Amino acid sequence: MAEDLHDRHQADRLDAAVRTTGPRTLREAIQALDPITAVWASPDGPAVLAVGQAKTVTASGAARFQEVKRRGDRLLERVETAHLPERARPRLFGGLSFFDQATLEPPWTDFEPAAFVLPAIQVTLGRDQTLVSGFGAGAAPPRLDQIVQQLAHAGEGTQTKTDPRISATATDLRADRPDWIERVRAIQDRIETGPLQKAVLAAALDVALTDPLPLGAVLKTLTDRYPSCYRFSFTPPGTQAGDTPPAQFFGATPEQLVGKRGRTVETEALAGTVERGATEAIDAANVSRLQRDSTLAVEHEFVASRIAEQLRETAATVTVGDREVRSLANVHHLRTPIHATLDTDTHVLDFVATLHPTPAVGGHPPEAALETIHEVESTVRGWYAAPVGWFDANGDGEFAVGIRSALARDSRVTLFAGNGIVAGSDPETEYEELAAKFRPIREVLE
Ligand SMILES: C=C(O[C@@H]1C=C(C(=O)O)C=C[C@H]1O)C(=O)O
Repeated sequence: MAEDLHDRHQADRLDAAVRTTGPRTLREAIQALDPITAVWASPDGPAVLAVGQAKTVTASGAARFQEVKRRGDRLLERVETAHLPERARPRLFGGLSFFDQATLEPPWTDFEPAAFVLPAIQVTLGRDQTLVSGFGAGAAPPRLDQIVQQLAHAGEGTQTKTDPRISATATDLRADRPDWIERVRAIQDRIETGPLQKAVLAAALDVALTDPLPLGAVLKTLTDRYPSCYRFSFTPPGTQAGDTPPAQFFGATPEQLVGKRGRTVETEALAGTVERGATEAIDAANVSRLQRDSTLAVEHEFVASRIAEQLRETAATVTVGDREVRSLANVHHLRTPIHATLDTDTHVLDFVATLHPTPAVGGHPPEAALETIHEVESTVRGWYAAPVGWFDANGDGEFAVGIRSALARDSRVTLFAGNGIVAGSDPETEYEELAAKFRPIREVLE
């Protein structure tokens, strides 16, 4: 009965309208439109900003992927899109928790196990123009005109102003080394007795801030240093303009979970890490270790083979590319590109549900790895290492793995990082790697 009523309401149409304005940088747009509901910037691609919420879709438990797909599809069908250019089409932006859970524990209590938002205002930045789409109440002409005005004046008066510096009151931004090493050893003890072969151990750093996080400046810094990464920020559903400051899950992740457009699917295995060296010679030696080390190769192979195997279950063809080195400002990774083509249409969320968690953030075999993480790890993962991204009415979309990330709420920021542990891993080396993975976020706080 309640569901029937719900469905009937779902049949109501949602207005959509679009305006165009001049090009803006991500930082200018964030500063002009703050508070922002979500930010999504693909590697070297256009950024999209969500302002306000026309509608939200939330779900929990193991069925959250399918529930979001079903309710999200129904919602997107209600939007009048015939007159919209493709780039201005409505998308749902959001993410899901790492584990199948009914609710999330602190510090994640503001977030849902799955939450996606249809923005009231969706701003798509481009090199030549900015598209401002409005949905539901956001499609009202005065609202759209106001956003266009705000964007037109973006950057004025702030060009020469420096952003407030964020000063972390915690002086030692490093994870507890003995604690970390003990947990790595606990995983290796389990590997010795089987069936576990790899588990990803994560750690969290909790930092107090003296000023609220300036999102525009933070994402600009992450964009300058990590342009080839997905830069993102999400606020929990129900966040109202004026709530100060809204909680934010943000980061710059190098790892694509899956991208789907029409019948083409792109994904990758990204696992196996060495730090950047302080000098060119050390850096080259590190890369050479990454390419030759058999422990790192084993750790990587669990990921590549499982992703390819899972895709073969639905895709007509799966092509596994050559393994390569992916270099970032803080680390080098082993990467294997994986490409698939479909002969039937499949929703991007079906791939998200199948692939998450890959052995890059879970382990191998999956059940033993997840059980180990539950028992050995002290980190509350929430949305960390879980899918974040968007999907549209065609079931196309793009999802990344929410690593190199942090959760900001009130005047605290919790940073997350993790490493794959296998039989041959050296706990001390893994600790240094962990520190390198905290760097992208740590550096914007220092
Ligand atoms: C889990 C993280 O990174 C993952 C683990 C990696 C590894 O163990 O080498 C590499 C890339 C990511 O898939 C993280 O950065 O928090």
